[in-house]
Amino acid sequence: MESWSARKHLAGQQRRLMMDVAPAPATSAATGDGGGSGHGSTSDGMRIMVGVLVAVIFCTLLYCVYCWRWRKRNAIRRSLIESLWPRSSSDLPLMDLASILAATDNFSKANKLGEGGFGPVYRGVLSGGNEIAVKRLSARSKQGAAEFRNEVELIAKLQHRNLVRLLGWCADREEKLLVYEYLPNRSLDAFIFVEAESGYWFADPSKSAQLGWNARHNIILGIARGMLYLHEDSLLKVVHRDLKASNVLLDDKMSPKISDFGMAKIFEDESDGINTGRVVGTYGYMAPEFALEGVFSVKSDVFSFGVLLLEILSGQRNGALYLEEHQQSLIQDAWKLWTEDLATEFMDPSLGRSYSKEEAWRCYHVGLLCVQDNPDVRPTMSTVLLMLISDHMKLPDPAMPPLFTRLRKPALSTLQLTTKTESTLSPQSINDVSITVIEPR
Ligand SMILES: Nc1ncnc2c1ncn2[C@@H]1O[C@H](COP(=O)(O)OP(=O)(O)OP(=O)(O)O)[C@@H](O)[C@H]1O
Repeated sequence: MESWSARKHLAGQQRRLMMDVAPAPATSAATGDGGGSGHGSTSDGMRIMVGVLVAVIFCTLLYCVYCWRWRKRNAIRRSLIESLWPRSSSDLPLMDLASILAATDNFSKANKLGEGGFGPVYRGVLSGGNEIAVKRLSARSKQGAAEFRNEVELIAKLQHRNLVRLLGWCADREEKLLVYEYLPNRSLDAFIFVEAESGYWFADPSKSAQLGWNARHNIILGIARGMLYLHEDSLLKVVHRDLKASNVLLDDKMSPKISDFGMAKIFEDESDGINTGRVVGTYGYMAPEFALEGVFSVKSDVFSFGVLLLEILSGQRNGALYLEEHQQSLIQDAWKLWTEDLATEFMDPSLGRSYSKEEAWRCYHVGLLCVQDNPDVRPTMSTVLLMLISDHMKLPDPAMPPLFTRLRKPALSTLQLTTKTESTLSPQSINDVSITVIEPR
């Protein structure tokens, strides 16, 4: 009985042993390796493969997201540039860069005419022999593509013999160019005053002597006609906002042409001024309501015209708005001499005695009417022209021009001006300046 149960137990153990051995893989059986270690290395390999696959999928996804975002960003940038630039369907011809480069001798130094808020200006000659002036938007420009576009779109729609003609434009990769008719006598400021090293402005007798009374009178009338066209006679009603001596160019016959429409605005409502909350333009020419409150209207252009007129008569530049207590601006001098009946002392000495006093005093009188403090009592440009050309029209008495005193030094960064002192600010245009702190006395 015992041996039978012992045999049965032995047989059971053998069967269990055989069952344990049976599932072992053939290779392990052949090599004699343990089955457990072979199974472990296969699953490690699998895990590595899965890991690599996941990493590849993750990287691909990351790359796709990056590409999508890059394309989206580029599309936004492209549409921004397109929105800032006139389309080829604009009224103005699109000129190719190669012909402008050839005309200006690759923007050579010798052809450089000067530099303004947009950037440098070059003289050029097209293959047909026509002379051009090319404004090249500089990367450092304080004024941007929006002002360039404004200039193209506005001036292309305006045509008057006293406005400078824009012949075409070019936007090729980094280059943004405006092509104008070339005006050989350049800008009026060079004839009436020069900048000394100190930053102050003086009349250059040799230059101003070239500008006799008749030439000055014609220039005053031409500017008035150009401004009247902008304000009242053109299809668009335009406020220039940056009228000054360097923005009046002179052709070969010394006829004036108003330029620089980068800051100009189309004006819909005649009655009220527009408050932009920002100041653009040039100190010394800005109407007080514009400089102090950012309110512009045709009457702020009339103020600038008055300043310019007084500068042409006197051969002196109007000081900046920020004056030290002891300083007098040109318009204050003009007022003082007028009230003291000393008009002759105000006139540019280089004119000598050879000018028509009647015409000159009329201009002087109109100039003072234009620079009155209250915009409502300043005449419109149509009245200005009428007053200038009629020799029997009775002119109203002018009120005192605005006086300013400095309350606080404006931050230079805010004014976007660099090297000049306050009282001798450069007449360069400023754009997008926040409202300044000046108070009428
Ligand atoms: N069409 C042109 N023909 C001849 N010279 C020109 C012409 N346009 C500009 N210039 C010259 O280039 C100079 C720079 O002109 P630009 O209009 O860029 O600047 P600005 O009027 O001096 O200053 P801002 O841009 O601040 O108003 C002018 O002073 C003028 O001498």
